[in-house]
Amino acid sequence: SIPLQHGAHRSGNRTDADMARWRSLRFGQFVHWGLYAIAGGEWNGKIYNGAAEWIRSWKEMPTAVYDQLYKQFNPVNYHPEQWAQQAKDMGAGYMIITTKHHDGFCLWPSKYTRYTVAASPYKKDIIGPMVEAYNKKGIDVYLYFSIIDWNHPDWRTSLKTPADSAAYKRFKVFVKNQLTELLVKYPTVKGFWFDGTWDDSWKNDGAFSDELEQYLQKLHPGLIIGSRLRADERGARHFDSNNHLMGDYEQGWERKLPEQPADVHGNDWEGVMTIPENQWGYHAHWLGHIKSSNELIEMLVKSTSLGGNFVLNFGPKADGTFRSEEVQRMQEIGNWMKVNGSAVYGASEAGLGKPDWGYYTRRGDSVFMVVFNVPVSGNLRVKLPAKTTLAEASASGQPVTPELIGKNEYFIPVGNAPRHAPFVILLQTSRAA
Ligand SMILES: C[C@@H]1N[C@@H](C#Cc2ccccc2)[C@H](O)[C@@H]1O
Repeated sequence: SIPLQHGAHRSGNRTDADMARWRSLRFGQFVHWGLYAIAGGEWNGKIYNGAAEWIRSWKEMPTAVYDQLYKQFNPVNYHPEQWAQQAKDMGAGYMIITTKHHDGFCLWPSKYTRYTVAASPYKKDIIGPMVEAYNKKGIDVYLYFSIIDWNHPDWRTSLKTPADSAAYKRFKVFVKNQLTELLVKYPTVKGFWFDGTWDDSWKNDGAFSDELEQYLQKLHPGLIIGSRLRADERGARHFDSNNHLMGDYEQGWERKLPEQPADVHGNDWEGVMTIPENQWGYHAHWLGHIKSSNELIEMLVKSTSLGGNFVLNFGPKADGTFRSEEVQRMQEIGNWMKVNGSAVYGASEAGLGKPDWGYYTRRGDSVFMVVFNVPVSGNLRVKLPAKTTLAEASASGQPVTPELIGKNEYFIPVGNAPRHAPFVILLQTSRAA
């Protein structure tokens, strides 16, 4: 293997209580909110076809115009306790909020830049009340932080001259100061969700990203940071040059999910997902496919069945309210989770393969069959490992009678289970010593 100073410092998953809690929560809410919500994916009567939070990079919208939007930021309908309640009702165990996206606008009154909510008509801190409201509902908060900062004069995509290097050196101090400020101001947060770390300027300084991660962990023991923050000293990201995962979980699953256990190599991982094809911030015109609640529930269950977390994104409007499609999905998913959440919370892969009727998840000796595709036979085929016996089966608390069709192989009748929504059958198993 290649000798590395700034590669992975741990092999295998974290085994501490903070990481065990993160793993048990399984389902998170992502919120992308910022000045881009004012533009809402359009400007000057034209619709931006890219992701709404990237509209500043759209050639049709002058950056000078975008950079004045902060003078309109005044979310009069922002009620964090309502945000937290609807997230609780959806069944989210944690939330990730954009403290600063690529445009550099800070939703907290940072003392290291003037480009913050303090300079907007709203004036007040957005992040503090949000952390408090979500924590009060028992929801953990993680802070999204973009290393890319289009507003900061010392940000560089790449370092071409000594002046670039001097500027970027100042920028890295600024980044460390802001991250320290966030941990000091909001000490109950559980971790950072870093983004915007793909540029050469960052990628070519693996030592800094390694030292920064260790500094943050020391400042806030137990902090959870995904694989997107760091590069090793050869510029490798997520996995170091010896293919070992850096950070506390694999954070590369953005708008895509693994298909099989081999895709995640036994590592903790998290998938983040948008309801439309590719919109994180608020866009007035959702084009393309908009995922239904059943599609999103299947992604959540698929993630649990592959031992990972699933985080669903929402993009509030400039005034602080959520669009109806998003409210509808929070309610529909929440209704399903209230009945079936036990197959997700604290559950993980079952090691029983991928059945054609849906997904297995497992928590201890409880095996959950989450059914999305009822076979025309009306029987769900289940094959248990040699040393596992099936004690009983139930659906919504009602006993179900399995039919033994072979060695450790059963047909589970679906009976009059609903056909319009996914449902869960619980198998209580016992494993011979
Ligand atoms: C979590 C998501 N990461 C950000 C991105 C991106 C991106 C940038 C370039 C090419 C492909 C994807 C999105 O703006 C959103 O914050």
